[in-house]
Amino acid sequence: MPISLRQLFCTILVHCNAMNPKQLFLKFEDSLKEDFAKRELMSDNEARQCLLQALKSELESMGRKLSDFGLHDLLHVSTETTTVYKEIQDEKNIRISEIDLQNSANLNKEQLIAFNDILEAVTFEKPMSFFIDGPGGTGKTFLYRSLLAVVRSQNLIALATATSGVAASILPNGRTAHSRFKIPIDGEGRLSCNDEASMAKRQSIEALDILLRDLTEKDYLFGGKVVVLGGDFRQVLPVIPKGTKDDCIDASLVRSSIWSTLKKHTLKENMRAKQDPAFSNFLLRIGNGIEPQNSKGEISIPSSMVIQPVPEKTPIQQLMDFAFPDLSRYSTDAISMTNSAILSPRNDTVDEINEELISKFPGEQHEYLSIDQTDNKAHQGLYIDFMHSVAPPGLPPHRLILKENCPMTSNMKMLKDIVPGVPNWTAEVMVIEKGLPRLAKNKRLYQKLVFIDSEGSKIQGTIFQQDMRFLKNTLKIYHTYRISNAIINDTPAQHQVIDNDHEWVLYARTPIEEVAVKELSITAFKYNFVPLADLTKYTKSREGIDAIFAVLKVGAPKKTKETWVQNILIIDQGSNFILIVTTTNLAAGVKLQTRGSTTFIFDPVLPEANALKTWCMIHSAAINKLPAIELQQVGLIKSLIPCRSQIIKINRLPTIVSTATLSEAARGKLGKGIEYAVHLRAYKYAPTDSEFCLFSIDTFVPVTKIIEDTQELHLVLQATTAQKNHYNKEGETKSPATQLRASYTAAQDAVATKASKTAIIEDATAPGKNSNNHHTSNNQ
Ligand SMILES: Nc1ncnc2c1ncn2[C@@H]1O[C@H](COP(=O)(O)OP(=O)(O)OP(=O)(O)O)[C@@H](O)[C@H]1O
Repeated sequence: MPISLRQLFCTILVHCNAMNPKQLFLKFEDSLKEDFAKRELMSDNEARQCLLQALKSELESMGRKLSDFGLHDLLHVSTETTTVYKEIQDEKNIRISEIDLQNSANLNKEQLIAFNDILEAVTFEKPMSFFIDGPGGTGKTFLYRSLLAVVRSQNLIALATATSGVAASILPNGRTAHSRFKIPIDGEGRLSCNDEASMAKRQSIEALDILLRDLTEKDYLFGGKVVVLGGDFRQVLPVIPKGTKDDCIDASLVRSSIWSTLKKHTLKENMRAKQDPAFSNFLLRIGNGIEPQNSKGEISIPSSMVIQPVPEKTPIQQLMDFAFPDLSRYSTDAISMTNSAILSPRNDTVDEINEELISKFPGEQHEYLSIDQTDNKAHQGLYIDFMHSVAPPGLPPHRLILKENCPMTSNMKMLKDIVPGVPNWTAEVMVIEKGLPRLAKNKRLYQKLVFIDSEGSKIQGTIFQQDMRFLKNTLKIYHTYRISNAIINDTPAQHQVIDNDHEWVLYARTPIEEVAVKELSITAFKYNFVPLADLTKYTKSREGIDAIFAVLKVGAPKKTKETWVQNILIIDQGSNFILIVTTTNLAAGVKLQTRGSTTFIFDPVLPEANALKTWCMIHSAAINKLPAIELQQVGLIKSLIPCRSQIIKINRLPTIVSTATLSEAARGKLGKGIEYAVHLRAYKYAPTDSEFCLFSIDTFVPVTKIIEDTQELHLVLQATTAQKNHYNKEGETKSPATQLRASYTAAQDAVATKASKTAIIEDATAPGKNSNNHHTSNNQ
């Protein structure tokens, strides 16, 4: 409906001479962008930008522009430019496989001729496109991989695409053509390798040609870009549902006008079947249609490739005996079983063979039956048999038979191998970040998570409002889960928390199963602990950091116009009450910015935290005497806290530290270790039973000196002006002086209670103070 409305709106603009197009736009904007506004996580402004982009395209198709109707000033071109830039940047950031690069030196003669020809076209920007023809196993993919690696190593953009998700997953950073060509292709995009083009409908390749001509504004084939199409017409032609053989041939690339303009390279040497030339030649003859046929169009399979029938066994039984002569051996050596396989063109034959093999496999049989239910209980009897017979991809059959050590097809995938659009996968991942629920601009709650697999690849996940309740106790931080077939979406740039274009959307119905393994079993997960003093080095980093620090003092939570804020004084290398396990975006200066997925763990059970814990315990009396930090002024922060009752009292935390003892090493470290105190503004707290909490560090103050004895703790803070730029950038109203006022107030409190020998916290920028009095080191 909004699409039709947009068409109508543009028709009115173009043909009806509207008096005030902008007013008309504003009046009906909500209806025009209704579909965009409903999209997850889309803000009002983002929805408006999408709407304007849609109107722009529609108007352009009518030969008009947004500016003709005074609507252009509402469109923020910068967002678009950033996205384009990001896509290009992502392409340039693709890690090049060393092996692929080296393989360019291992190409066989035919591959080398094609490689040199294509590379020459790329290097000299010749408007040429190629087709690599070769039967299965002749090294087409090997050639594309080498080409992609070499072109990418020259810092040029080389796109890897394929017609199907499975084919795309074979190429490094491959995507389906459909998803790939949503991205803009600028002048730096030099090469595009498209695998399995023999399976693509010619219309889609023709559309690519038109698109590229249009984008580059050049009237060459594919706009002058070097496009390498490849495939094997002897394998699978485009699939036309219910189509005849002629329909399939007619839809294939050979029937396109493009075909004759492609430069062909043929690969003949079968690299896969080098050990068995008789078989590969036989395959080639069949593929080329030159194997002799009988009057019915049948070919004879050489007797050396056929198992001779014996009367007492069915052919399938014989085949099973041939492929798996000793099943009992495999129960102790599963690897050797995976070296043999029986292939069948039909799934029902596969099921039949599997059932037979499992029954023969030694060991006790375990049978599992699915429980299928209709939504409407009255229909249960009617559909139960039907539901038992359905075996959708990704779900086990109704009757699952298992035996110990009996191999099963696993759809377990590593994160890097999961391709959007290809279902039927399971990944074993650990939750390493889990943010608190946040409120999107469209007033919908969402929650961000980050998962890691055993290779260290990460993917972010989102749970939306309606599913949070169901998944509340399911996905716990540092627990490991098997997750299957989650919906994979492109992640809008503004919501990306890690370097991955995709994210999972997890629903209540997403299959998630906890794996009963020890915590942190995924060894690839490595903390990236960073001393607070080194935070500035990470200000532009997209990857996260982890930090361990102690909360020394927490101010009372205060309600501002928009949110709750609270000042917290922390130190690191001294003691620890809180571990931040966070991948934080560090903005200019030294502000830690939390994200939806930022996670804070209290009292972590980690060796790295032990020294800090013991120090806190020893000094807890002194820490407790630290003066209160009062909040003086807060900036504007969007409200994220649903209600006040959710605020946790952080200042109860010191009681957590109770049992550790102070080691000599820790004591020595602590003597000189304290370098920074950080004034945290925590703008949202978890409920008391929650395991995480989010903060934003506001002011970052070097501790120039620490004076400690059994009774006292003196922290001497030196103010820094490093925050100025950052605050201005954020559009907040604070000046550096006000940022530090919390510390200053604390200092004043300290002075007021000096007689009782509590801590001294001094602000060097405060009037009448001189930081050098206490200065022992300056870490800035
Ligand atoms: N020049 C080469 N040197 C060593 N190994 C090679 C070479 N070319 C290909 N191979 C190997 O031969 C096998 C088949 O190659 P590849 O998968 O690239 O063939 P293909 O033509 O893409 O096959 P298909 O059409 O079945 O997808 C692979 O294991 C590949 O690593």
